[in-house]
Amino acid sequence: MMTDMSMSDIAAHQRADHSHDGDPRIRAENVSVFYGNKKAIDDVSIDIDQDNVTAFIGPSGCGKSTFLRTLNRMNDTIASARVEGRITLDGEDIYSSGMDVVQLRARVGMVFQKPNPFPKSIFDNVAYGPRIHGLATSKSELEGIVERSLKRAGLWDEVKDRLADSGTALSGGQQQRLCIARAIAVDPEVILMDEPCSALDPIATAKIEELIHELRGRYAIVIVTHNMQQAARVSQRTAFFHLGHLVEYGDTSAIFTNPTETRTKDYITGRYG
Ligand SMILES: Nc1ncnc2c1ncn2[C@@H]1O[C@H](COP(=O)(O)OP(=O)(O)OP(=O)(O)O)[C@@H](O)[C@H]1O
Repeated sequence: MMTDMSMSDIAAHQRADHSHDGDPRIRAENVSVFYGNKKAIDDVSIDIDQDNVTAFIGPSGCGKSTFLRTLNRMNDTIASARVEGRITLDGEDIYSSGMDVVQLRARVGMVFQKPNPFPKSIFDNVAYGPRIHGLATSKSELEGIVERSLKRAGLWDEVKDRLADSGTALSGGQQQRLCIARAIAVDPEVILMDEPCSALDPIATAKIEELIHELRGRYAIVIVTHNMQQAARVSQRTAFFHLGHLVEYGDTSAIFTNPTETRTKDYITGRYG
C-alpha cells in the first residue's frame, strides 16, 4: 500500500503550487481550427486556470468539442483537422515538434460523452496508464495507485470487492467514474470532460457533478456541456461559444446573471440553442 503522499502526489502539488503564481495552466492564443477548408473555431484566445472548473457552453455545432480537443491534441486523430495559433501547458507549446503526444494526453486527460472503459477488468482499466507510463515500481505500488484513483473518483466502495470484474459490466454512471479514475491514475494536471453526463440518468449525473466539486483545485477541469444548469452548478468560469467564436468568457455567476454580450444573453435566456 502506498503512503498518502506518494512521489507523484508531491510532483502534482509542486505543479499546482506553480500555477498559484498567477500563470494559467493552459493558455490558448489566436487558435483557429479547420476541417478541410471549413473553419470550425475562429481566433480563440483563452486562459484556463488551475483552481476553477471551466465550462464551455454554446449551441450545437458552435465548436465547443472541437476547441476542447485542441487542448490535448485529440484533433490530431482527425485527418482533415488543422490547428493554427498557439496553446501552452505550463508555458510549454503543446504543438511544438518536441512534444510527446502520449505524455501530453496523460498530463491533459479526457473523459468522453459515452463512457468508454476498456474491455478489461476494473483493476486493469485503472492500472493501464500507470503501467504504460512506468509509474509504479512494484505490484503493491500499482495497487496503491489503483485504490487511490478509484477513491478519488468516488467508486472504490462500490467496486473494491470485485476489481477483477469487467469494467464494461458496471452501470453507465459507474463506467464514467471508472473512466475518470483511469484519467486520474496517471496523475494529470488537467481533465477535459466532453459532455460527461449526457448519457447518464439524473442520479448518476448528480454523482459526477459532486465528484467534479471534489476534484476542483487538484486538477484544472474543463467541461463541455449543453446543459446550462449544469454549467451554473459545477463551474466557476464559463466560456460561451457561438459559430466558432468565443463570444464571452468570465465568472459563471456574471455570465448567467449579467452577461455583457447580447448573444450570450439571448442564449442563456433560451432565445436560441
Ligand atoms: N470530424 C469532423 N469533420 C468535419 N467537420 C467536423 C468534425 N467534427 C466537427 N465538425 C464540424 O465542426 C463544427 C463544430 O463542431 P463541434 O462538434 O466542435 O461543435 P459542438 O459545439 O461541440 O457541438 P455539439 O454540442 O453538437 O456536440 C460543426 O460544424 C461540425 O459539423
